[in-house]
Amino acid sequence: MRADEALDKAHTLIEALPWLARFHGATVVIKYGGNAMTEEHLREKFAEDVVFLRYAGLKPVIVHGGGPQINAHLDRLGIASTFTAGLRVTSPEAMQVVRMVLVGQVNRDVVGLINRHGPFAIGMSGEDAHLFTAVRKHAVVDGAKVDIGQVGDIVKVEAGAVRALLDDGRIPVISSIARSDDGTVYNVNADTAAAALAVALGASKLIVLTDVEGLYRNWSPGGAAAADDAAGMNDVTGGDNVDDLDGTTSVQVNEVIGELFAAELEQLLPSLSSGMVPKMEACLTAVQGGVPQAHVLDGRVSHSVLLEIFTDQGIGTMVLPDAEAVAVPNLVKRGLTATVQSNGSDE
Ligand SMILES: Nc1ncnc2c1ncn2[C@@H]1O[C@H](COP(=O)(O)OP(=O)(O)O)[C@@H](O)[C@H]1O
Ligand SMILES: CC(=O)N[C@@H](CCC(=O)OP(=O)(O)O)C(=O)O
Repeated sequence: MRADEALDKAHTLIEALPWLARFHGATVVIKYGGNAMTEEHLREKFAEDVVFLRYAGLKPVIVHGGGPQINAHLDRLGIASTFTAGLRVTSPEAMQVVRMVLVGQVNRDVVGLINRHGPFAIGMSGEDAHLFTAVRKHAVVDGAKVDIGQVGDIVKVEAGAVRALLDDGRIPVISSIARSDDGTVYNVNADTAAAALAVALGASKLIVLTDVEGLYRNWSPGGAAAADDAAGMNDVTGGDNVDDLDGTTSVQVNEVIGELFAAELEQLLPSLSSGMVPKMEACLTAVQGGVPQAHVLDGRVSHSVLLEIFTDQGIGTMVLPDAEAVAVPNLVKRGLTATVQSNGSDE
């Protein structure tokens, strides 16, 4: 019995071999979303994954979000906050809170989490050593430019300080705050910041951790909640119950898109809503900027980062450059698409 268990473990390790060989020495930028960091046991698993990558010879870089944490603080202070096209409309007053929460609270928490395992993580704001230079960004709604306050678009990345930390065996943990040439401080969406950094570092992967399985083909809030419910992930009910021909009832939920190419994503982008807009734009920017793969993964799944990098199946949604459509390398994984039924079984 003990020998069988040991053999299972050996098989698991051997399955990781081609991926270990492929990604040894590779830089992997991981966007750790605010929604993915709410539960303590998942936070611990995330830190273990990151430190595992480091010991396995990869170079992880963390860009963290903190949207829900910023919301909580703004609420406490009675400062109203709205989103346009997935971006927080940021008044000067809100900007101070965004900076304080991201740099002073969330960054410290993530650094502390990783450093339980050793002296690896070093926190940085995008302002430090001119890492991110931004200009004021406008959102586009129905074709019209809309002012969204102190929100920035990154126009320059000076990644020297991050490279120096990586060369020293450290794990940089970065807040998505940027400065402009005139010293104004800007709020940058963390997905966007992660993509810009992945391109500047010539990363081998961008991984975006969030609170859904991946990109749903026909997303609606009820449908996503129903998928999670059927999979036993939360207590939310919803979705459309449909009577099948055989008399059983199935929940029609959205399909997770396992894999898509940049050109397909470009076509999909105008139909996407809320938080998925900056996320999928980030994946597109990354692959168009030379990053070979960008992934959106479910941060509520234990060890999702390890499952994606070191198993043959991969999980979530993977975006590939268009060049890959012509020459898909042998090691590219086929993502899973799941149709979840009301009895909870996956097809
Ligand atoms: N097509 C889609 N597929 C999956 N989720 C979507 C889609 N469109 C919008 N969403 C929403 O985007 C959310 C993720 O964005 P966001 O809340 O900003 O996450 P994070 O804090 O991880 O950055 C999901 O929880 C879901 O509500
Ligand atoms: C401009 C903009 O929207 N900035 C984000 C920055 C934090 C972030 O992106 O956090 P998540 O990844 O957890 O969503 C915000 O203010 O919420």
